[in-house]
Amino acid sequence: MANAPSLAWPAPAKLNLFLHITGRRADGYHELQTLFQFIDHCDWLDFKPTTKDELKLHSNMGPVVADSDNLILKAAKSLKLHTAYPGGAEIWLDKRLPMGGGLGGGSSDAATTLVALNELWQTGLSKQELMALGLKLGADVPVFINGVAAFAEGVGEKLQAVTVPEPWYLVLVPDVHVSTAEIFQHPELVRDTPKLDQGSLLAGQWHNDCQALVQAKYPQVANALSWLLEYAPSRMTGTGACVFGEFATQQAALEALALKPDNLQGFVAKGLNRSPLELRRVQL
Ligand SMILES: C[C@](O)(CO)[C@H](O)COP(=O)(O)OP(=O)(O)OC[C@H]1O[C@@H](n2ccc(N)nc2=O)[C@H](O)[C@@H]1O
Ligand SMILES: Nc1ncnc2c1ncn2[C@@H]1O[C@H](COP(=O)(O)OP(=O)(O)OP(=O)(O)O)[C@@H](O)[C@H]1O
Repeated sequence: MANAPSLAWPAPAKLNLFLHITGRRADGYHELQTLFQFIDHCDWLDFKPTTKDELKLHSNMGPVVADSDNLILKAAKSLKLHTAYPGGAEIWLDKRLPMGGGLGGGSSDAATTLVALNELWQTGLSKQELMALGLKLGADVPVFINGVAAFAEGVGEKLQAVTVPEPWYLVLVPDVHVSTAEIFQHPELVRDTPKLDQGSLLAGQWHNDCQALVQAKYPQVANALSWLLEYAPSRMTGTGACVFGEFATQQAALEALALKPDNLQGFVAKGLNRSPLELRRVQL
């Protein structure tokens, strides 16, 4: 597919600007305090409602994810079941975000699917209802439906909108897949960071509690981060593997990108407090 978005609906990536793990619930899920911001680097989707009781996905993703596991089809199915919608949809995906990178691409695809089909099928769910449905698909789905940068608690679903600086980021994509479930199950994961109030967290030093463990397990992540730290304040997003450095200008981020070793993939993107999905809604 071409470089310019040919499809109508964006599914942006997110960064966890900080990620603190403050405890573990009885069901195994972890209590977090995290700061989500979007970037203008997106998967793109399109949807055609059909009268047939069938959901069909066309994508450039290859066979890496079976249809039965694809969060897009899971999201469409959950909306269809929840609202007893009789028809279906044909869906197109232009996958551009790296998978398993901590950028939340799968969750974002699910969120965009829920928002788009709710509009196109005219199923009339509120944003809150869509967020509750989305949470059943993944802890990161609600923030993508909400569409504004947020301080999050709980498992990532209790959101408070925030306005933070919107720098340019150089995102590096180490050549390794980090499983979120594996990192959250690891015995050496830090799980006891003290809970703090939002003001102290925003004003304090930002860090990611998963970073030390992921760096120790995956030299590719450690190497990418140590390279990036030469140019900018840098951290890991989510449970990795992607790392990001903050730059004041696009030019500075592009200059660093031009110097990166050939064996590292990377891209430059703008931090956004309103997601491209939310901006599309407002502009229409
Ligand atoms: C690491 C983050 O990306 C930070 O934004 C998210 O917390 C992960 O969100 P996600 O990928 O949507 O996660 P899910 O698909 O819900 O869960 C994947 C796996 O991660 C673990 N998990 C996830 C979120 C959380 N707060 N605690 C967990 O322990 C669970 O073992 C789960 O089986
Ligand atoms: N549409 C989809 N796009 C990407 N991954 C999907 C999709 N549907 C299902 N998946 C599965 O979800 C896994 C996680 O994908 P995703 O790209 O969201 O990872 P991530 O960026 O690490 O997310 P997070 O930060 O939420 O942990 C993939 O490895 C894949 O098996």
